[in-house]
Amino acid sequence: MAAPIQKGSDYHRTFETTKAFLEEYLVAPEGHDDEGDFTNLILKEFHKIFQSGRVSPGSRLLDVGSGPTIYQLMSASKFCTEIVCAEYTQDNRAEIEKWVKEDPDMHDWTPFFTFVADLEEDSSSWEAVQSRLRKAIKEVIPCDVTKDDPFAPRQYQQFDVLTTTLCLEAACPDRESYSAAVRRITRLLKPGGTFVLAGVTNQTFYSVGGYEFFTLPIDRNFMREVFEKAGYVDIDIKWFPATNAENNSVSNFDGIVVLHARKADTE
Ligand SMILES: C[S@@+](CC[C@H](N)C(=O)[O-])C[C@H]1O[C@@H](n2cnc3c(N)ncnc32)[C@H](O)[C@@H]1O
Repeated sequence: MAAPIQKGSDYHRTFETTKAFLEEYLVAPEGHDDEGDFTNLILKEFHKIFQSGRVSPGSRLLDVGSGPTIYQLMSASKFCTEIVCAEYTQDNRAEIEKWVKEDPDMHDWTPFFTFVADLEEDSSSWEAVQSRLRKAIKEVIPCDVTKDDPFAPRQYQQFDVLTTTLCLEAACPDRESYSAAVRRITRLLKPGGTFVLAGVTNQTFYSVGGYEFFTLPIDRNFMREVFEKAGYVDIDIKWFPATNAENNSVSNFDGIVVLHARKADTE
């Protein structure tokens, strides 16, 4: 019998999926063969967003639902010199910590750093991008976006930038919970601060290490409504149709969304 679909606290139990996630999806910027263009597309869009001048040098950034990954922070680290990674599972947090400490068992992100350094024509080398990110990550902390205070017991001053990639639709069981999660994490963003998100649309599952994980199917219209209600302005949503949907056996998104928005100046 197939394993039941994994959701909620199952993320804590499926220990072996941390490594499997990295090995199946994050060996190279192209991502999993089945998914077509994926991580490379997010890297390019995040590069454009951070190069656009909307984030000032020396900014503080909170990444929500980091997983075991750091690709989503590579372009940001050019401007954000203080980064906090917040993640639900201990195994995923340990994976980021291993990378920060240069543990011999860490994941190899070299192809991603090379990709981002090539996008940044002014960067001296991929090693320079790597060392600036390593220096910028100050903390890796637990979080649960379904809780009223997702980062308790930690308290922070509001951040200049919030990022989140492929987390909210995986973490939230329904649309109300998704909206509430956006409102909750928005409390940690300064008025005028920038929210940057990558997500998938109309996905119901993705598989890792032989397990299928739940995903809340959402679309661009719903996301715009959620961000408007949470007090954002200048909401920019780009949608890219899936490039290999008919051959994809590991997930079933119909497109990728990259969103950025500004929190209104008055709360
Ligand atoms: C598909 S992974 C995305 C990881 C990473 N951000 C990326 O871009 O590859 C979904 C992540 O959401 C996290 N997650 C699941 N439930 C959560 C919750 N209640 N609060 C915060 N994060 C959660 C999982 O632990 C996992 O790291």
